[in-house]
Amino acid sequence: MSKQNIGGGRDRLRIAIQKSGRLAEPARALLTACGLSWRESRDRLFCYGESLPIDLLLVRDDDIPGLIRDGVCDLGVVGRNVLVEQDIALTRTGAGPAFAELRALGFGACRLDIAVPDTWDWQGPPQLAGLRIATSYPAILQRWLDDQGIEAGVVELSGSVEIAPKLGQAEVICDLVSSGATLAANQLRPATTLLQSEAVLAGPAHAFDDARGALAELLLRRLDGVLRMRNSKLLMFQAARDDVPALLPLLPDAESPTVMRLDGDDGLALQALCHGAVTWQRLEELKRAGARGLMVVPVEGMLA
Ligand SMILES: Nc1ncnc2c1ncn2[C@@H]1O[C@H](COP(=O)(O)OP(=O)(O)OP(=O)(O)O)[C@@H](O)[C@H]1O
Ligand SMILES: O=P(O)(O)OC[C@H]1O[C@H](OP(=O)(O)OP(=O)(O)O)[C@H](O)[C@@H]1O
Ligand SMILES: [Mg+2]
Repeated sequence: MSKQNIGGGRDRLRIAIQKSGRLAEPARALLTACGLSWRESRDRLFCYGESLPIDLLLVRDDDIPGLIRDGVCDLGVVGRNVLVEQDIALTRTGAGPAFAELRALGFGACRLDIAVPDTWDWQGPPQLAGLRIATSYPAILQRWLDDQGIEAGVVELSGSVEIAPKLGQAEVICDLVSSGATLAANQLRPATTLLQSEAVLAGPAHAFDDARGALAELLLRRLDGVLRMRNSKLLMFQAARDDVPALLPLLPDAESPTVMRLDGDDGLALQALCHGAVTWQRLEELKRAGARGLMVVPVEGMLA
């Protein structure tokens, strides 16, 4: 695909996302939350940016790092597992870094684990010496084995890795794990983690030197705002004046709370934007410390 035949010149930004699969919908929803919209039909592979000159290319996730490296796309939403795998493989060929993780996006969380038969007594990585390990991530696995100083066989499979021990292709596996249900269904259990993964925004290793630079910066600023808001909650409650010194240390992740005097009452009303998890346990601690009428409110937007 030539750089020119889709989307025109380099004053438009082009983002690759998964066409279908786990990351497709959340990636599109995140970019929509950043104010992007497209003229599109779902089955097409290219969506023309309408609200901003930022276009979408819908592709297989494995192709995204290569599209960025070749300059066909400027940015991409892809699992860290795919990005790191291709980065290691490329670096091995002697090429410099071709792409970079610009932001972690908070969805598509999974881990790349070594898993062993559930009857095994796992005693640590040295136990893998001389065994065969089936995986779709040979570069990450080999790097980890080298770091550990372990010599083991790497059997590369493109999918259904969990079945490899049953088929006699390998003794253990190295694959993505989320709930662990697939491992359990195949009488395997997680032994050790090689990589914690989630969807990331990938971009080139070097900054853009044309109009795309300003567009990428604008998008990253909006993205940071959306990601920050997604984890934020407005916490509102009332308390007696004397209880406030004990309550404030329970809000370490809050931006300086607003404290208001209640009309005709000696009490105070407090509101705090919290950037950490507002759990039941936390609410109960606040209540014990004197908070009344606790209310947790989702935040839809904020302009500092
Ligand atoms: N069980 C899981 N739970 C959460 N995230 C996962 C899980 N499995 C994979 N992922 C993440 O989602 C990404 C995409 O997974 P998916 O199964 O849709 O990929 P795929 O089958 O390779 O798709 P494509 O057709 O685009 O090649 C993975 O690279 C990984 O980052
Ligand atoms: O720990 P779990 O929650 O069971 O998830 C792990 C499974 O999910 C992924 O496969 P997926 O379901 O995407 O199928 P695929 O391998 O055919 O892509 C991954 O390759 C594991 O097999
Ligand atoms: Mg794929």
